[in-house]
Parts: sequence; structure tokens; C-alpha cells
Amino acid sequence: MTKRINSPDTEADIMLRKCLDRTPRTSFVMIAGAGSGKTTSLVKALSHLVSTKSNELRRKGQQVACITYTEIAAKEIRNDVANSPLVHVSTIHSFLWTIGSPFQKDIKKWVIQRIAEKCLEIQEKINKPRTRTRDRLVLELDRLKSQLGIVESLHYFNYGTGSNYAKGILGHDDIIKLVTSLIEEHKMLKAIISQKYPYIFVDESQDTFPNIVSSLKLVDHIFGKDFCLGFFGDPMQKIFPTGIGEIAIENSWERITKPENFRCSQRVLKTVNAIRKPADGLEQTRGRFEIIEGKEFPVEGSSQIFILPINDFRTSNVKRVQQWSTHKFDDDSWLLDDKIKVLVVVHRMAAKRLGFPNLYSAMNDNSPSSFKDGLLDGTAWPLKPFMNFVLPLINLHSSNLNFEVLNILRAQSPKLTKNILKGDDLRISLAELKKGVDRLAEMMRSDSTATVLDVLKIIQEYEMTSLDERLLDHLNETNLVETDEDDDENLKATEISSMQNYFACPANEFLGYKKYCDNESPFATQQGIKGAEFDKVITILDDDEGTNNLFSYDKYFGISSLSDVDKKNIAEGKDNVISRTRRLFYVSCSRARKDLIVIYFTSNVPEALRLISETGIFQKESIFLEKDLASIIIADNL
Ligand SMILES: Nc1ncnc2c1ncn2[C@@H]1O[C@H](COP(=O)(O)OP(=O)(O)OP(=O)(O)O)[C@@H](O)[C@H]1O
Repeated sequence: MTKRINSPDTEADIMLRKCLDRTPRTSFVMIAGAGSGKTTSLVKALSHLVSTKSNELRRKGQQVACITYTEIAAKEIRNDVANSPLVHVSTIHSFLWTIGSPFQKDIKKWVIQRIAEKCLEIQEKINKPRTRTRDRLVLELDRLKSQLGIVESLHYFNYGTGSNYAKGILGHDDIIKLVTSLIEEHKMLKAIISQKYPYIFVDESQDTFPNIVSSLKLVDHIFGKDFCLGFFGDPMQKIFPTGIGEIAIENSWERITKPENFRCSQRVLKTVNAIRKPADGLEQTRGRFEIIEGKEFPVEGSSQIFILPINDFRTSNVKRVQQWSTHKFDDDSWLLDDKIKVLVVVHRMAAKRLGFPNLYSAMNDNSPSSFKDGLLDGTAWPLKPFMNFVLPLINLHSSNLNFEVLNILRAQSPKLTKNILKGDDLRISLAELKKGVDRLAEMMRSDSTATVLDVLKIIQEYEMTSLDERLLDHLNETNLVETDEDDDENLKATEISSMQNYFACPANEFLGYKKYCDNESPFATQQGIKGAEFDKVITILDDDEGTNNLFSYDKYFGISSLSDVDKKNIAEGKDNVISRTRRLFYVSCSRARKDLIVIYFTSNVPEALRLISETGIFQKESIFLEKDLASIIIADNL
């Protein structure tokens, strides 16, 4: 059994077990702060159901469903419940596809309707008297209309990274829209869900799409007697704009809270509580304890901030702070990559050190916001052929795992999926694909000069995986329709220039980028480390390095003034730059089990010092400046 299961029971765990034992079944929301053990309670609840309901679940062919935010989190939970076949742990997209994919006729109807909606939107644009791009829009309309004909003839739709209707592939966004609408419309699907998965738990529920919550609530509404929906979350940890935040609790539901924080040392907990205070006033208790010679002691830990100027020495100043910490704490592990976690908002600093500066610039600088956001976790659509195909493929290829290489090709290559090949045809196709794999491996070597475009062309030439339609449009320079002049921002033009920069990037920059996304470097994003924890955390706050206007530490601390839009959002009680940044800061600081160092780069150090001293987030003696690093000398090219 794992550590999580062995954690002592809290009142919340006992309350949750009682809730799960109740007939008729009762849905619930567990809402509690960072490090309070929500995921631990979830794992214990799964284990309780496996031990108390296994006969019933087996007899009825049922499973307990557990939806996690990432595949990494899903793996951890599967491990925690010893891979019990009675527990179905998956990410939301894969769960929805498991539910929706048998309804192929309805899926086809939905896709046809979706294309028709898109046609209508384009037709409306064509009808506008000021449309400059009528000719291109007409072409786009023709293309969509011809897709309609192809889709009519398709018999099977599959789930992929990006939608390609003509090839029968539905991407992430479409899966969410499609399956939630199927659940909403079909009572039979609601019945099937409640019969197959009588318990559905959702972890990190604050970042779940609202339409997923509402469609699951519909299942509960009709079949609630035999169905239990459980959400585990913390609205203060909502990171993504698409997340629901707080889940409204229905009348018959149970609300379970947890007052403790089991993760953070005493010092870090004080910081975390002070960050949260202006939001909802929640003050967590307890903090981390350790057992020494059979006795429990609170872990004191540390929490400090360095306020440093924005200059050319930021990267080396981070190193200096690490060096300073080794002296201060008499602990060399501050210099070891695998002992610390450095959390950044945007990654230029990480990108430079890990060898993907061009990829970073192409996807971040003057690019559409979906590219910038998707760069943070590897989900931007242009990156997907590399993240989901090229990198796993060359990794297996370099380890001579030919069978696994073949499995990827079997699953992804249209050469193998669109026709059932046998005998010589199959042999010829496989030999061709092998050539393609060898060429890709060559192009991705660290000494190769191949560009992203070169790699994509090879994928296309050898039909190794199906490429997203948007990507194909840029590759083939087709359908690059520009938006109307009366649009606020010429999004398509921005996308076109970003894609040109992206195509010109050295393809092997993806090697460093992958390390970054897989958390194999000390760097991670403040957005990407939900649910995780580390002994030593360095959080870097630097608006100057980022162009993501969702967050601003200068605005949060009061160094720069708020825009009219910010003021309007605040006045109207809407989510705003201050509340978003506070949540990001809260999530990143609350990852530290023992020691936390915040490094804040700002253009106005004296003012930042004054304002931060007033917040009470850090003790006065824990606030440091550049002069405190004076004795630390390291090479500036680090
Ligand atoms: N009852 C408990 N007793 C002691 N330690 C616990 C208990 N519950 C959880 N922990 C420990 O506290 C830490 C945080 O737990 P967990 O990750 O489950 O919290 P969480 O609420 O899901 O966190 P977050 O929302 O910040 O991601 C883990 O190290 C876990 O082992």
C-alpha cells in the first residue's frame, strides 16, 4: 500500500466514508485549501469503495470513475489504488470519449451540424458589405461544403489531438462539446453513465469546464438515487480561464471541508495563508510535521523573498540566490537540479538554459494567445505532431524498441489505419514508413540543422501521422483567410507570422522543450505544477520576461497601475488580473514542503520593498535585496 493510503484519517475522511456508505447515494463537494489532502482523501475514498463494494461492482460490471487533470496525475492515482480494475482513472477527454464513442451515428450528425454552423458563420462574413477577403472566404466555404460530403460517407470517427473532420478525427475541444451535448440530449446516455459508473469523482474540479459539470449534474439529477458525483477542488487554485472555479452545491449534496495543511512547513504556511487572506480569508492550520525518534515535530522550514532589479543578469542572479542559500542553510542541495524546483510564469529564462529559445520566441512573441498558453504545457496545436508523435517515436527508435515504434505507426499512420493492408501491400507500406522513421531520427539529432518545416514535410511525405487541418493549411499555404479589417486584432495575420517563425525553428529544440514539459528539468511553470509538491521551491516573478497579460505580479504588488479594463473587471466583481495573479502565486508558493524562495524581478526595487513589507506575506527579516548577494560571485554567463 502506498503512503497516501497510509496517511492518518482526518475528520473529512471519516465524513466522506459515511457519505459513500449512504443509501440512497449522496453526491458531495470536498472543498479545501492547498496541501489539505484532497487527493489523499480521494484515493482513500476509492480504496474504501473497492473494499466495501467490490462484489456489487463486479456483479453489475461497474467501475468507479476518477477524472484527473493530467495523465501524470492519473498514473499516480492508479498506482495508489494498486491498479484495481474496479477503478477507471483517466483524464477528462479520454473519459468523455469512452462514454461517447459508441454513439457513432450521433457523432456523425453532430459533426455535420458543426460544419454547417461554421459555413453559416463564414456566409455571414461574406454578406458583410465591408468584407475585403470575400474571395478567400468563398474558397473556405467551398472547402467546408466539400467536407460535408466526405463526412457523410464516413463510418467511424476517432479521437485525436486536433480535429480533422474529413479524416474522421475529433480533437480535444470538439470531444468536450460533442460528448457534453450528447449527455444533455440523450436520457439513455445519462442512464448508461450512471449504470456503468455509479461513482464519478473529479479531482482539481476548479479547473473543470462548466459544461462538463452541468452535464454530470444532469445525470445526478435524474439518477441520483443510485449515483454519486464527487468533486474535489479549491476555487483559489483555479488557474485556467476556462475552469469553473467554485462548484455550486445542490440541495441534497454534502459539503466536506478540511481545515489543515499537511504539506507546507510552518514558515511556508504563514506565507501561503497571508497570500490567501484578501481572497477568502481561509487560514489553514497545522502545517507539516516530521517524526523524529518516534515523536512528531512541526517542520519549521523557511520562506524568503529576494527583490532584484530587471537587468541583464537575471539568470546569473538566480544562480547567486541558489549559492547564497547553500551558505545560509549550509545545504548544497540548493545547487542540485534534482533537489529544487524553479517555478516561472513564462519560460524565456528556462527556454534559454534548456536550449529552445527560438521555439519559445516563435510561439510566444506576438503570437495568438492560444499559442502562448499552449506553449506552457505543450498543448498548442502546432506543437502536437512533435509532442504526440515525433518525440515518442524517436525516443523508442533510439532505444531500438521496434515493436513499440510499430504500435505508434499502427495507431497513427493513415497508411495503416485507413486501409486494412495485407501481404505485400503491408510489407511495402511498413518499409516506406521505416524509411520515414529513420529520416526523422536523423533530423532530430542534436547536431542536425533540420527545421520544424523539414520534419513536418517528411511526416506528410511518408503519411506517418495525420496532421491537424490548421497545420496543413499553413504547410500547404491554403485557406489562410485573414480576418476582416473591422476585427480588433488581425488574428489570422498573427497566426501566419508565428507559424512562419515556428516552421523555421531548429527541430531539435524540441528535445529541450520536451524535458521541460516532462518536468525533467528543475524548471516548471507556475501554471503546470498543480497537485505537485517539492521540498525546495524557487518561484520567479518576472513580468518583463512574459507577454502573458492574464497575470501581472507588478500589478498584484501595486508597482504598476491597473488598466481601465482591469479597473472595470474589479468594479464589476469579475475575475481580474489581481485575483488571477494571486491564485497563481498561491498555487506556486503552496507547492513547497519545506523551503520557499521567491525571486521578484522588478523595475522599481525601493517601491516593491515598501509595498511587499506592508503585505505581511514575508517576515521583514526574510526580505533580501541585491546587496545581500554582493559577496556571491559567479560567472555571468551561467
Ligand atoms: N491525513 C494526513 N496526514 C498526514 N499527511 C497527509 C494527510 N493527508 C495528506 N497528507 C500529505 O499532505 C500532502 C498534500 O496532500 P494532497 O496532495 O493530497 O493535498 P491536496 O489537497 O490534493 O493538495 P493541492 O490542492 O495543493 O494540490 C501530501 O504530502 C500528503 O502525503
